[in-house]
Amino acid sequence: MIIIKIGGNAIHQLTNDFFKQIQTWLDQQKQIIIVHGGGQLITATSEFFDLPVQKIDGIRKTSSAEMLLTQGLLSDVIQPYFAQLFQQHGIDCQPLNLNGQTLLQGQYGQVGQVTSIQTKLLEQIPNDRVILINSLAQTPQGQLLNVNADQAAQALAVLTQAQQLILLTDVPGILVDQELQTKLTPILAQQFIQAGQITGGMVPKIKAALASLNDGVQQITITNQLNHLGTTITH
Ligand SMILES: Nc1ncnc2c1ncn2[C@@H]1O[C@H](COP(=O)(O)OP(=O)(O)O)[C@@H](O)[C@H]1O
Ligand SMILES: CC(=O)N[C@@H](CCC(=O)OP(=O)(O)O)C(=O)O
Repeated sequence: MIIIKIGGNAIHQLTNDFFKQIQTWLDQQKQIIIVHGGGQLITATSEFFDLPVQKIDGIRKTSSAEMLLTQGLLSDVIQPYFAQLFQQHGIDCQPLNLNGQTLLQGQYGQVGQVTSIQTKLLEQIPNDRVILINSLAQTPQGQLLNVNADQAAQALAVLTQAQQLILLTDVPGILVDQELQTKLTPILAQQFIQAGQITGGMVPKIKAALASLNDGVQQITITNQLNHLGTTITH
Protein backbone atom coordinates (compact mmCIF):
# COMPACT_ATOMS: atom_id res chain seq x y z
CA MET A 1 0.00 0.00 0.00
CA ILE A 2 1.30 3.43 -0.99
CA ILE A 3 -0.36 6.63 0.21
CA ILE A 4 0.38 9.71 -1.89
CA LYS A 5 -0.77 13.08 -0.67
CA ILE A 6 -0.97 15.73 -3.36
CA GLY A 7 -1.09 19.29 -2.12
CA GLY A 8 -3.19 21.96 -3.76
CA ASN A 9 -0.02 23.62 -5.02
CA ALA A 10 1.26 20.44 -6.65
CA ILE A 11 -1.82 19.96 -8.86
CA HIS A 12 -0.26 22.16 -11.54
CA GLN A 13 2.97 20.18 -11.50
CA LEU A 14 1.86 16.63 -12.28
CA THR A 15 4.08 15.47 -15.13
CA ASN A 16 3.84 12.49 -17.50
CA ASP A 17 6.49 10.85 -15.29
CA PHE A 18 4.07 11.04 -12.36
CA PHE A 19 1.40 9.09 -14.24
CA LYS A 20 3.99 6.62 -15.62
CA GLN A 21 5.20 5.88 -12.09
CA ILE A 22 1.63 5.34 -10.88
CA GLN A 23 1.04 2.90 -13.76
CA THR A 24 4.28 1.05 -12.94
CA TRP A 25 3.20 0.63 -9.32
CA LEU A 26 -0.26 -0.56 -10.37
CA ASP A 27 1.39 -3.10 -12.70
CA GLN A 28 3.38 -4.30 -9.67
CA GLN A 29 0.06 -4.89 -7.82
CA LYS A 30 0.65 -2.04 -5.37
CA GLN A 31 -2.46 -0.55 -3.89
CA ILE A 32 -2.39 3.22 -4.25
CA ILE A 33 -4.52 5.73 -2.39
CA ILE A 34 -4.18 9.37 -3.33
CA VAL A 35 -5.26 11.99 -0.82
CA HIS A 36 -5.58 15.40 -2.38
CA GLY A 37 -5.75 18.82 -0.80
CA GLY A 38 -6.73 22.10 -2.37
CA GLY A 39 -5.82 24.70 0.22
CA GLN A 40 -4.74 27.26 -2.36
CA LEU A 41 -8.12 27.22 -4.13
CA ILE A 42 -10.01 27.27 -0.81
CA THR A 43 -8.05 30.38 0.20
CA ALA A 44 -8.56 32.10 -3.17
CA THR A 45 -12.29 31.37 -3.13
CA SER A 46 -12.66 32.53 0.48
CA GLU A 47 -10.97 35.79 -0.45
CA PHE A 48 -13.29 36.15 -3.44
CA PHE A 49 -16.27 35.94 -1.05
CA ASP A 50 -14.59 38.27 1.48
CA LEU A 51 -14.41 35.50 4.08
CA PRO A 52 -11.58 35.86 6.59
CA VAL A 53 -8.70 33.45 5.96
CA GLN A 54 -6.93 32.41 9.11
CA LYS A 55 -4.44 29.59 9.47
CA ILE A 56 -2.74 28.51 12.67
CA ASP A 57 0.47 26.56 11.98
CA GLY A 58 -0.87 25.79 8.51
CA ILE A 59 -4.26 24.54 9.78
CA ARG A 60 -7.31 26.52 8.61
CA LYS A 61 -9.70 27.97 11.15
CA THR A 62 -12.88 26.93 9.38
CA SER A 63 -16.17 28.82 9.79
CA SER A 64 -19.43 27.21 8.67
CA ALA A 65 -19.41 29.34 5.49
CA GLU A 66 -15.87 28.20 4.72
CA MET A 67 -16.82 24.59 5.43
CA LEU A 68 -19.44 24.90 2.70
CA LEU A 69 -16.84 26.21 0.24
CA THR A 70 -14.27 23.63 1.32
CA GLN A 71 -16.67 20.74 0.81
CA GLY A 72 -17.78 21.99 -2.60
CA LEU A 73 -14.26 22.71 -3.83
CA LEU A 74 -12.65 19.50 -2.57
CA SER A 75 -15.44 17.09 -3.52
CA ASP A 76 -17.13 18.70 -6.53
CA VAL A 77 -14.35 20.66 -8.23
CA ILE A 78 -10.87 19.38 -7.40
CA GLN A 79 -11.66 15.67 -7.11
CA PRO A 80 -13.50 15.41 -10.47
CA TYR A 81 -10.68 17.42 -12.04
CA PHE A 82 -8.09 14.95 -10.69
CA ALA A 83 -10.20 11.99 -11.76
CA GLN A 84 -10.31 13.20 -15.36
CA LEU A 85 -6.52 13.81 -15.34
CA PHE A 86 -6.05 10.14 -14.44
CA GLN A 87 -8.53 9.04 -17.11
CA GLN A 88 -6.69 11.16 -19.70
CA HIS A 89 -3.49 9.28 -18.83
CA GLY A 90 -5.22 5.92 -19.19
CA ILE A 91 -5.27 5.12 -15.47
CA ASP A 92 -8.42 3.70 -13.88
CA CYS A 93 -9.28 5.76 -10.90
CA GLN A 94 -12.06 5.58 -8.31
CA PRO A 95 -13.02 8.93 -6.77
CA LEU A 96 -14.55 8.16 -3.37
CA ASN A 97 -16.00 11.49 -2.26
CA LEU A 98 -19.21 11.14 -4.23
CA ASN A 99 -22.63 12.16 -2.85
CA GLY A 100 -21.16 13.49 0.38
CA GLN A 101 -19.44 10.14 1.06
CA THR A 102 -16.11 10.09 2.94
CA LEU A 103 -13.70 7.23 3.52
CA LEU A 104 -12.37 9.00 6.59
CA GLN A 105 -14.28 9.07 9.83
CA GLY A 106 -13.41 11.50 12.55
CA GLN A 107 -14.23 13.64 15.48
CA TYR A 108 -13.94 17.27 16.30
CA GLY A 109 -10.86 18.43 18.11
CA GLN A 110 -9.63 21.91 17.40
CA VAL A 111 -10.20 20.97 13.78
CA GLY A 112 -11.39 17.62 12.50
CA GLN A 113 -9.23 14.63 13.29
CA VAL A 114 -9.32 11.24 11.63
CA THR A 115 -10.07 8.35 13.97
CA SER A 116 -10.99 5.49 11.64
CA ILE A 117 -11.72 4.57 8.02
CA GLN A 118 -14.62 2.79 6.37
CA THR A 119 -12.65 -0.31 5.38
CA LYS A 120 -15.72 -1.81 3.68
CA LEU A 121 -15.57 0.98 1.10
CA LEU A 122 -11.95 0.13 0.27
CA GLU A 123 -12.63 -3.59 -0.02
CA GLN A 124 -15.17 -2.98 -2.78
CA ILE A 125 -12.66 -1.35 -5.12
CA PRO A 126 -10.77 -3.46 -7.68
CA ASN A 127 -6.97 -3.59 -7.15
CA ASP A 128 -6.12 -2.17 -10.56
CA ARG A 129 -7.61 1.21 -9.70
CA VAL A 130 -6.08 4.20 -8.02
CA ILE A 131 -8.29 5.31 -5.16
CA LEU A 132 -8.79 9.05 -4.96
CA ILE A 133 -10.00 10.78 -1.82
CA ASN A 134 -9.90 14.23 -0.32
CA SER A 135 -9.20 15.09 3.29
CA LEU A 136 -12.80 15.57 4.46
CA ALA A 137 -13.96 13.28 7.27
CA GLN A 138 -17.35 12.63 8.82
CA THR A 139 -18.46 12.20 12.42
CA PRO A 140 -20.69 9.24 13.32
CA GLN A 141 -23.55 11.79 13.26
CA GLY A 142 -22.73 12.66 9.63
CA GLN A 143 -21.18 16.06 10.25
CA LEU A 144 -18.45 16.90 7.74
CA LEU A 145 -15.05 17.87 9.12
CA ASN A 146 -12.30 19.86 7.44
CA VAL A 147 -9.07 17.94 8.04
CA ASN A 148 -5.69 19.16 6.87
CA ALA A 149 -4.71 16.89 3.96
CA ASP A 150 -1.25 16.07 5.37
CA GLN A 151 -2.86 14.91 8.61
CA ALA A 152 -5.50 12.95 6.68
CA ALA A 153 -2.78 11.17 4.65
CA GLN A 154 -0.83 10.42 7.83
CA ALA A 155 -3.88 8.92 9.56
CA LEU A 156 -4.69 6.88 6.48
CA ALA A 157 -1.11 5.59 6.17
CA VAL A 158 -1.14 4.48 9.81
CA LEU A 159 -4.66 3.00 9.75
CA THR A 160 -3.98 1.01 6.56
CA GLN A 161 -0.45 0.06 7.74
CA ALA A 162 0.92 1.45 4.48
CA GLN A 163 4.57 0.83 3.65
CA GLN A 164 5.09 4.17 2.08
CA LEU A 165 3.81 7.73 2.54
CA ILE A 166 4.72 10.30 -0.09
CA LEU A 167 3.89 13.95 0.56
CA LEU A 168 3.97 15.51 -2.89
CA THR A 169 4.26 19.27 -2.86
CA ASP A 170 5.60 22.20 -4.88
CA VAL A 171 9.16 22.14 -3.48
CA PRO A 172 11.80 19.38 -3.92
CA GLY A 173 11.83 18.68 -0.17
CA ILE A 174 12.87 20.45 3.01
CA LEU A 175 15.10 23.36 2.18
CA VAL A 176 17.30 25.02 4.77
CA ASP A 177 19.33 27.99 3.56
CA GLN A 178 18.16 26.91 0.08
CA GLU A 179 19.84 23.53 0.46
CA LEU A 180 17.83 20.32 0.12
CA GLN A 181 17.91 18.19 3.28
CA THR A 182 17.92 14.62 1.95
CA LYS A 183 17.39 13.21 5.47
CA LEU A 184 15.47 14.74 8.33
CA THR A 185 15.45 13.28 11.83
CA PRO A 186 12.83 14.22 14.48
CA ILE A 187 15.45 16.19 16.43
CA LEU A 188 16.58 18.20 13.40
CA ALA A 189 12.94 18.83 12.41
CA GLN A 190 12.18 20.32 15.85
CA GLN A 191 15.28 22.50 15.65
CA PHE A 192 14.39 23.81 12.19
CA ILE A 193 10.80 24.57 13.22
CA GLN A 194 11.92 26.37 16.39
CA ALA A 195 14.51 28.37 14.44
CA GLY A 196 11.83 29.46 11.93
CA GLN A 197 13.56 27.61 9.07
CA ILE A 198 10.50 25.44 8.47
CA THR A 199 7.30 27.48 8.39
CA GLY A 200 3.70 27.72 7.11
CA GLY A 201 2.22 24.74 5.30
CA MET A 202 5.47 22.80 5.76
CA VAL A 203 4.86 22.58 9.51
CA PRO A 204 1.78 20.27 9.38
CA LYS A 205 3.60 18.26 6.71
CA ILE A 206 6.58 17.67 9.02
CA LYS A 207 4.32 16.91 11.97
CA ALA A 208 2.38 14.40 9.85
CA ALA A 209 5.64 12.81 8.69
CA LEU A 210 6.98 12.53 12.25
CA ALA A 211 3.74 11.03 13.55
CA SER A 212 3.79 8.47 10.71
CA LEU A 213 7.39 7.57 11.56
CA ASN A 214 6.41 7.07 15.20
CA ASP A 215 3.53 4.84 14.17
CA GLY A 216 5.63 2.52 12.02
CA VAL A 217 5.28 3.76 8.42
CA GLN A 218 8.54 2.55 6.86
CA GLN A 219 9.25 5.03 4.11
CA ILE A 220 8.20 8.67 4.37
CA THR A 221 9.26 11.26 1.84
CA ILE A 222 8.51 14.88 1.02
CA THR A 223 9.18 15.65 -2.64
CA ASN A 224 7.84 17.30 -5.78
CA GLN A 225 8.37 14.28 -8.04
CA LEU A 226 7.56 10.62 -7.47
CA ASN A 227 10.88 9.50 -8.93
CA HIS A 228 12.94 11.89 -6.79
CA LEU A 229 13.39 10.97 -3.14
CA GLY A 230 13.46 14.58 -1.92
CA THR A 231 13.59 14.54 1.88
CA THR A 232 13.31 11.21 3.70
CA ILE A 233 12.02 11.42 7.27
CA THR A 234 13.93 8.91 9.36
CA HIS A 235 15.30 8.28 12.87
N1 LIG B 1 12.05 24.74 5.08
C1 LIG B 1 11.17 24.69 4.08
N2 LIG B 1 11.45 23.96 2.98
C2 LIG B 1 10.60 23.91 1.94
N3 LIG B 1 9.41 24.56 1.90
C3 LIG B 1 9.07 25.30 2.98
C4 LIG B 1 9.93 25.40 4.12
N4 LIG B 1 9.33 26.19 5.04
C5 LIG B 1 8.17 26.59 4.50
N5 LIG B 1 7.99 26.07 3.26
C6 LIG B 1 6.83 26.33 2.42
O1 LIG B 1 5.95 25.24 2.47
C7 LIG B 1 5.29 25.17 1.20
C8 LIG B 1 4.61 23.81 1.05
O2 LIG B 1 3.49 23.77 1.91
P1 LIG B 1 2.03 24.07 1.33
O3 LIG B 1 2.03 25.37 0.60
O4 LIG B 1 1.04 23.90 2.42
O5 LIG B 1 1.94 22.94 0.23
P2 LIG B 1 0.85 21.83 -0.09
O6 LIG B 1 -0.29 22.56 -0.75
O7 LIG B 1 1.60 20.93 -1.01
O8 LIG B 1 0.46 21.15 1.20
C9 LIG B 1 6.39 25.48 0.22
O9 LIG B 1 5.91 25.95 -1.02
C10 LIG B 1 7.19 26.57 0.95
O10 LIG B 1 6.72 27.84 0.60
C1 LIG C 1 -8.13 22.07 8.40
C2 LIG C 1 -7.38 22.39 7.15
O1 LIG C 1 -6.39 23.11 7.19
N1 LIG C 1 -7.84 21.85 6.00
C3 LIG C 1 -7.24 22.10 4.72
C4 LIG C 1 -7.73 21.02 3.74
C5 LIG C 1 -7.09 21.11 2.38
C6 LIG C 1 -5.57 20.98 2.42
O2 LIG C 1 -4.95 20.57 3.40
O3 LIG C 1 -4.97 21.32 1.24
P1 LIG C 1 -3.41 21.45 0.95
O4 LIG C 1 -2.82 20.11 1.12
O5 LIG C 1 -3.36 21.92 -0.45
O6 LIG C 1 -2.81 22.44 1.91
C7 LIG C 1 -7.66 23.50 4.20
O7 LIG C 1 -8.76 23.95 4.49
O8 LIG C 1 -6.83 24.10 3.50
